[in-house]
Amino acid sequence: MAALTRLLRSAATSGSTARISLSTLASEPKTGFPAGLAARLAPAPTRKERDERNVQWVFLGCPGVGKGTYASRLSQLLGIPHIATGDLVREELASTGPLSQKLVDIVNQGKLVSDEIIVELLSKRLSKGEEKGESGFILDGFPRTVRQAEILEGVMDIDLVVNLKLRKDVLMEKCLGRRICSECGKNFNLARINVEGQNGQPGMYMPPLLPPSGCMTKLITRADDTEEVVKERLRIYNDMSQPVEEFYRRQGKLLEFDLPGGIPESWPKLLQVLSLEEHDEDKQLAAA
Ligand SMILES: Nc1ncnc2c1ncn2[C@@H]1O[C@H](COP(=O)(O)OP(=O)(O)O)[C@@H](O)[C@H]1O
Repeated sequence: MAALTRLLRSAATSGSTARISLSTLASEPKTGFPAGLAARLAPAPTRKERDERNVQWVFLGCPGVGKGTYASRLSQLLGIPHIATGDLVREELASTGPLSQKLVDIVNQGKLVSDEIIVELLSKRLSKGEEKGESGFILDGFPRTVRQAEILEGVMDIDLVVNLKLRKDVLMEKCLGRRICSECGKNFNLARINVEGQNGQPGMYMPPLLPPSGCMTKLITRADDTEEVVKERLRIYNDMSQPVEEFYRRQGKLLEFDLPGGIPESWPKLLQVLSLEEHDEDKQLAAA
């Protein structure tokens, strides 16, 4: 088992919040050295170590805000993996393993999966990536509790946390408009948001993100995208995940980004605040 996996798991069960870098993990002795102790002894990554690897970013935001859309576009642009814990949970649900039975009710009621289970799924995904030589990541949907943020802090250095924000009155519509192509797995959104400006408040227009004709007849809706479940997910976000914003705000890592509209309006502005430039070939890739 990869060193990183062991450390994440041991942190999840022991609550260790020590800091360790990926490069230190790679050189960690493989035997006879308790993982928790290794984490406590490891020095924080140096500036040089950080400069030598790809970015390690986190995307936060309410259900329906568009974390997946923007995280996925950025991951293509930067050539780093986009790791969404919601996708890992759905993969597990689609399997016939014993965990799938345990997860189905939790997810379909809009509740959070336990920190231990989610850390286990993330650890497995990260160690697969490590084996393939992946470097850097954009995490989407993790951490969602302060405990998860502390566990992550103990094993990895997060450079930047992007907090995507969208006016509350459109989040529900965005969630209810979500569709997935059952064949290619791509995400779309049928909602057309058109809020008129009122009392000095600007209006907002977000065009739908329509599928190509080949996907149109294969669209499915996530079982947890019903009005009742979305309400519960928004409530849980406020209770459990909003404190994570404060956790990173205190560290000076939080970048607040208010989405001004749909993708055509928001994407260039997001790139601008991240000081990123999009080349023509990346534009074509992101538009595909
Ligand atoms: N970090 C996490 N901690 C606990 N549960 C999670 C986490 N990430 C995903 N889940 C589970 O997977 C479900 C779907 O996650 P996701 O696709 O990220 O949803 P959303 O659209 O609400 O952001 C969540 O409602 C939750 O049950």
